[in-house]
Amino acid sequence: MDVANETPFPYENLVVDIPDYPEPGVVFKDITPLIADERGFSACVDAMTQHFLGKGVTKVVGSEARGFLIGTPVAYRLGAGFVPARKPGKLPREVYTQSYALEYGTDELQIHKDALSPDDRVIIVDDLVATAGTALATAKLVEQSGAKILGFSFILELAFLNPREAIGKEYSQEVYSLIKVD
Ligand SMILES: O=P(O)(O)OC[C@H]1O[C@H](OP(=O)(O)OP(=O)(O)O)[C@H](O)[C@@H]1O
Ligand SMILES: Nc1ncnc2[nH]cnc12
Repeated sequence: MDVANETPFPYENLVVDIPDYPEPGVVFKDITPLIADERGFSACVDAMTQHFLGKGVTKVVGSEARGFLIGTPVAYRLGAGFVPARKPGKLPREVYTQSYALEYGTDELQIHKDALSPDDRVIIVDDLVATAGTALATAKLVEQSGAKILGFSFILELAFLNPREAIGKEYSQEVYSLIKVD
């Protein structure tokens, strides 16, 4: 399940470190310069997609909010649909709900119950994986709908927080990341 970028991603410098944000000791990885750069954004979407081309992906699931920014072009590129996993109270119809742990406290994500069917083959996409709490909550929502998870794809992986270990405890599917931060 271990899949990382085989070739260096030439736009790594467009992910900018913001020290001590949102709190002291945290380095925030700002992807907005990368997605604002026309060549960088397109190279990023192509690279994240390349790995799953031809694998029969029918739906991409991305979590609010940055997962929408990267998940929708990935879905378009794969010829798949996009399903948003949203914060509570945002989706208007019947939903599945999944709680997940944050560093302090808990949060929830929801998807529409009829957004996925057991015939769907899904990848879970986000800009960044840190503890993997968000990705695992999203995966649980996909499972509740009976759809099959083919893998996970991220721009950035904070490897020092061991997200692959966390995902690997529950899923054997491929985890792809474009940039690894040790
Ligand atoms: O692996 P984790 O520890 O769960 O962290 C990763 C998540 O954190 C960020 O989202 P955030 O919750 O900050 O929301 P945002 O997309 O609205 O900025 C990021 O976009 C991932 O979804
Ligand atoms: N260090 C970080 N930078 C940007 N987004 C994040 N989400 C969780 N941890 C993050």
